[in-house]
Amino acid sequence: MTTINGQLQGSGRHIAIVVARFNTAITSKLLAGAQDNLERHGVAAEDIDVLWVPGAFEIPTVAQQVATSGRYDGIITLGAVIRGETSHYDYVCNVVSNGVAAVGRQTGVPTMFGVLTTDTIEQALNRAGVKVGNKGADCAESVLDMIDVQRQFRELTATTK
Ligand SMILES: Nc1c(NC[C@H](O)[C@H](O)[C@H](O)CO)[nH]c(=O)[nH]c1=O
Ligand SMILES: CC(=O)[C@@H](O)COP(=O)(O)O
Repeated sequence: MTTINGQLQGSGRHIAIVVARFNTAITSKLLAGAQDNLERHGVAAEDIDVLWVPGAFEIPTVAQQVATSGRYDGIITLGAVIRGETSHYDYVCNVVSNGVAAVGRQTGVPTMFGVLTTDTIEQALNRAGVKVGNKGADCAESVLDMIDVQRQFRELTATTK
């Protein structure tokens, strides 16, 4: 939550999107879906910051820095990890999924996991707006939902019993 001296600042919906460049033909579609849906839900374009990282493996590092900056109310992480010939896929997926979950749990900043983990490029494209929805757009809905839940929780816990 963006606060100064404990005071809530702005619209309370300042969002950071951390997106991987690897498989950019897919991740750029995820990004467009997330940006479009955030703006459809009233988030100002100037309140959406996009940070590009080389690959999904680097997402948790930057997401952690973003979360601890105190500048953002929510974070969306986007990537496309597509299985190759070796076990590299498994290591990348484990690091990213566990890392992104840890950021949200440890900082309390809603951090959405929008990283596709697929066996084929077709499966990834289908989840980037081609056939079975857009994971980026889905994460936009989820991060705003989580921000609302946290606001509700603060209100509930602020009142004396
Ligand atoms: N194979 C994929 C990668 N690999 C790159 C790693 O994410 C990382 O950038 C590199 O190992 C340097 O640390 N990244 C993806 O996002 N998607 C892939 O399919
Ligand atoms: C997810 C990956 O790292 C994978 O695309 C790498 O491909 P490979 O296992 O053939 O080196």
